[in-house]
Amino acid sequence: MAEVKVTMEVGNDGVAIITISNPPVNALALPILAGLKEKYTEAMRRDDVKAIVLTGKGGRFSGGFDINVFQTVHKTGDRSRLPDVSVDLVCNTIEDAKKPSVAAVEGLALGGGLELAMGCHARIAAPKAQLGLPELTLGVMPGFGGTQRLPRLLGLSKAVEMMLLSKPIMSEEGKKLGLIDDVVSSEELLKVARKWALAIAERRKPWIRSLYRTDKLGSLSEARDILKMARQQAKQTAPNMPQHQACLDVIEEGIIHGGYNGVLKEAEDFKELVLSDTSKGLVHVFFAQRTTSKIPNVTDIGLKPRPIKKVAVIGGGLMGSGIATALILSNIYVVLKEINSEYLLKGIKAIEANVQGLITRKKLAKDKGEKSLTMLKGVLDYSEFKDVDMVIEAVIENVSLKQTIFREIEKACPAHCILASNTSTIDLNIVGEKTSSQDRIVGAHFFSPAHVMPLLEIVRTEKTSAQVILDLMTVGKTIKKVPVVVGNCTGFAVNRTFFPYNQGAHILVHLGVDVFRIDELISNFGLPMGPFQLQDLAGYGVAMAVGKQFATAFPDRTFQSPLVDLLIKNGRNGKNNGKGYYLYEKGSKPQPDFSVLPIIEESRRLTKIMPGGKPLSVTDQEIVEMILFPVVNEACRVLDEGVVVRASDLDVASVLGMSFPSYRGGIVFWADLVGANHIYTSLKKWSEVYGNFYKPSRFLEERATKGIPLSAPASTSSASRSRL
Ligand SMILES: C[C@H](O)CC(=O)SCCNC(=O)CCNC(=O)[C@H](O)C(C)(C)COP(=O)(O)OP(=O)(O)OC[C@H]1O[C@@H](n2cnc3c(N)ncnc32)[C@H](O)[C@@H]1OP(=O)(O)O
Repeated sequence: MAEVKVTMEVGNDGVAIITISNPPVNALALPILAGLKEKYTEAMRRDDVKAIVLTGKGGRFSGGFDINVFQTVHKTGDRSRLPDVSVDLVCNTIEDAKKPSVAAVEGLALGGGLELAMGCHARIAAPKAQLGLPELTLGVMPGFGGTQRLPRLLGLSKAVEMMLLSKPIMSEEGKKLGLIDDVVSSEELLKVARKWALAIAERRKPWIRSLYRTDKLGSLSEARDILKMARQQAKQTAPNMPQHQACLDVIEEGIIHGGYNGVLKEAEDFKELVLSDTSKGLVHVFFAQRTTSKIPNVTDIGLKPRPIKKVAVIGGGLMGSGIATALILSNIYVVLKEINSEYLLKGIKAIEANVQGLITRKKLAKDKGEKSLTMLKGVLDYSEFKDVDMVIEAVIENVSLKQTIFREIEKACPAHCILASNTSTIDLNIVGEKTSSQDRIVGAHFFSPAHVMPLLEIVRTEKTSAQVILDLMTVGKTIKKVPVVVGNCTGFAVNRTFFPYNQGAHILVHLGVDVFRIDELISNFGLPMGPFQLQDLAGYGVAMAVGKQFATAFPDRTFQSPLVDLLIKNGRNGKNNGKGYYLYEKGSKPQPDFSVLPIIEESRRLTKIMPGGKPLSVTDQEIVEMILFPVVNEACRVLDEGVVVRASDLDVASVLGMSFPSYRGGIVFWADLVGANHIYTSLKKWSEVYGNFYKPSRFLEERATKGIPLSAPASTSSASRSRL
């Protein structure tokens, strides 16, 4: 294991090079921070040191404070584990030192890394180094003086934007804006930084302590206007998170009472935020997302991913065209197959529109978009399949059609070719039943729109080979998805876990609760929209088809709601025809359509589930719980059956596949914060009144009664059995 250390080398020119070494990102772990203090103290003491260059080993300056320390604080609740870096190291030891420091930045300087660099008296960077303060994405704010120094170096407006949006800039832009003093090649970086440091020591260049600058802050009233606007924006974009407003308060403190007072308030408020539930959730998701790439018996057995250069996509509909778009955007050659030239042309046009949409939204450079389209070829037969490395079938959900296709591609493709299906509901064992290539068959379940949504569920059967899983994981990462490996069951991990989400909402409506109240409460909870608006958006056909699949798979806990059928009969088709629970008009936000209420009444009359015929009287909190606790209950079954490798994979999948709020840490993490016992007792109570849909699962019952967190590994619970 590489050593975690800080080294110092003093050259004949009197410049000490202090180097941070903690691969892979030079995170500022506690020993690194102690090492920096030690080396700086030594550099100040030594007469042969005139100036200092601070840098990072291995082409990266630093990825910031060690996020593992946050996790330790979250587990122990002990904030004293957070070191005093801001005042002791950055202000007193680096910025106020009697010898100047220059940061030599390569690769990236993020969070605490950039904050150290800003404590230096100048910054020289290599081209394309990434500079940013992404702390808000971890539920905290910059805590090593960044809230004060960034506005003083860049101007308030840009600094606020970078912090609130956690948006990094490149060194070239940094130079234009004043954050970086010079951009030089990697080879020259240390040489130029040394000279710069000496020039400061000899007063040939200015000795600037950025905390004390005010020239870029503008007038107090201008600053107040910028902060006011930022506060309003943050209220809308991050309503349930405390760190945005806290960060703006701290910036304001520094503007009114001076940078040093800002630093003091920052240090205090930073520690408060570390213990917030928001930070717990976001830090959990940070690590959980990286853990998804560790699959026992796949990624730890010495296999190497095989190159996937050419992929065939079968079906140019919504999913197929989205998948093909994602592939070509990452320079993977795609053969798109359709059954006739009309459908093929439609598919190609859809891909072109996807690419154009990204260009229009400035998510993709025009030349890159145009180049990606040259990676696409449309075909009507299998002749191009002879040298493909992978096929992704994305045709309609029809078992016999899929079986035929798999039999055909088994013949048309080379023996190494991965045979993947994008099915979201059909058992993969059945899809591949008529082939003798079960080890090459795997699910590649994308979420719509596939070129935008970040999750890729990789569905393995008992026979899928480790090599195939590894290859698909690698392709997933290449096309910038987060692959989560799951087992083969109806709905896989995400749709299976969230099937009670819709069901719960429909039960509540039939118990007399208002649809729009439900939607509002769920979006206040943090999902992008409520279940009824989502149904409008996804289309009622999807709701009906998926509903049937789950009703067949889990008849004991399915509520047969007649509502969608009634809506269709009344000429409503959701967003598709502009009329659903909401009214959709071009250019305006969806508006609740109260003329839907008589249809809902009719549906209630048909089901007659209100106890005593009276509408249910419930609190807002109960509504959210009656929708989300059944989801937790299903998540428990998914964990119990070993559909996911670990609970945190389901957290990541829920965040990336269902847009469950990341600041709540994902579905299982959130459930553990709420408490398994409360969830269990609530479900039990409701199941006695409203039936089986709410009945707690065996896994939930056992964990709640024994006081074991739902996220604890399977071995913790005697009830658990693994399928994977
Ligand atoms: C007081 C201060 O203001 C507070 C802070 O500084 S908070 C930290 C602020 N910094 C950040 O948020 C940056 C977080 N890191 C990242 O965004 C990305 O890791 C990166 C852009 C630096 C590198 O990305 P990439 O090359 O894709 O590598 P990635 O897989 O993410 O990370 C590599 C490993 O480094 C770890 N790592 C990355 N940044 C880390 C950090 N700041 N602390 C601890 N570990 C870190 C990852 O967990 C991962 O570990 P693993 O291999 O065991 O899973």
